[in-house]
Amino acid sequence: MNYIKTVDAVGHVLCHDMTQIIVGEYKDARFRKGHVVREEDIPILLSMGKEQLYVWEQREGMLHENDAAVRLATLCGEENFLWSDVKEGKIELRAACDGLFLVDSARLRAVNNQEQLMIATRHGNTAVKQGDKLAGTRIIPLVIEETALAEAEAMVGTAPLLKLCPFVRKTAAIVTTGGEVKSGRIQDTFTPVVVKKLQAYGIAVIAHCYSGDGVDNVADCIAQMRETGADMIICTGGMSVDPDDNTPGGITKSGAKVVTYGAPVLPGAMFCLGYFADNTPVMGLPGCVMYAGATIFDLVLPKIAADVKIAREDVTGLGEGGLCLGCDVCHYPICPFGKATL
Ligand SMILES: Nc1nc2c(c(=O)[nH]1)N[C@H]1C(S)=C(S)[C@@H](COP(=O)(O)OP(=O)(O)OC[C@H]3O[C@@H](n4cnc5c(N)ncnc54)[C@H](O)[C@@H]3O)O[C@H]1N2
Ligand code: MOO
Repeated sequence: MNYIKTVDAVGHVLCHDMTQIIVGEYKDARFRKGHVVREEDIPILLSMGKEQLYVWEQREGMLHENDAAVRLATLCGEENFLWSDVKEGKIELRAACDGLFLVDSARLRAVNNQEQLMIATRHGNTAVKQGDKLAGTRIIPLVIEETALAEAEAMVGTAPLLKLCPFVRKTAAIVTTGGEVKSGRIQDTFTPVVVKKLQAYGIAVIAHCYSGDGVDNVADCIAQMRETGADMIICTGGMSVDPDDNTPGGITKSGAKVVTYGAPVLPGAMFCLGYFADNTPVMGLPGCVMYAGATIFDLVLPKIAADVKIAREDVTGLGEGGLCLGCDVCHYPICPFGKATL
């Protein structure tokens, strides 16, 4: 920090806010910390009684906070993000479309482990709407060695730290299992719940069948639903331990490669997920999805809709935070449920 004559300050960076008070007219910071002094500012600063100023020395190899913020935002990414203007050394990123927000947690940690700079984001693996705030970034001092940014850039490489994948899977077919539902002895109250959850992602149900019980019946119905060309297949019920719970067997028999049967999530422990060779996902939803507020289905659906393939580790990593606290009023997704840091 240097203490220099105001008349020599053009091009230097102010170290603190400069408050101007004109009684009855004006009281605010006339110049903010970080402002780069311009020729036309000099008479104003002098009129405020500032004949000398504390400024950062502008040296070769140093970056102003506004320039550094642009470099950090570039590390976050540009595609599908809206950048704010740089304001007081900060840039905010918002969603340019609805989609699944993804964070490369390991590389974000590595960047934030560098001193004097930061990038903060909302949780990754979450569904966001166009215009939602996603990330903010700034450096800690007013100016920073350019080499610190260069190091962060080298660490990140060419792939951005953040991604926003639009929802592209838009149609679904439902297989409702259970002889009692097929016969009409029990009214189907599961399908309306699933339809509503799908609607939130712009997914339309284009076909629906009642399989009854039995592995072969479930597998046949899945095959029939495959022929509709639906972007995903969803089976409901028949996921637990009763002898007539045949949905996981039906999914396997239908030719899908099963990623998992079982998930460390409550509600939703009996969830099943598989993919066909053409990457069409097929899910088995346990009974809890019909009556619980938020379940495993809410955690996986954004990824399914965005066509981001789910691996077994993605599911097994959900254990920490995978316990719904069952609040009197459900505030999901504004709650810790499913906020694993993978
Ligand atoms: N002994 C055990 N019982 C249960 C276990 C367990 O591990 N051991 N797991 C529990 C958990 S966790 C869940 S979740 C449910 C899983 O249920 P299922 O997916 O197997 O559901 P079903 O047995 O097919 O049905 C349960 C209940 O819901 C009715 N049902 C099913 N589909 C519909 C529908 N489309 N519309 C209306 N009602 C429906 C069905 O008739 C049954 O009454 O299992 C726990 N039990
Ligand atoms: O464990 Mo079940 O699949 O939650 O309610």
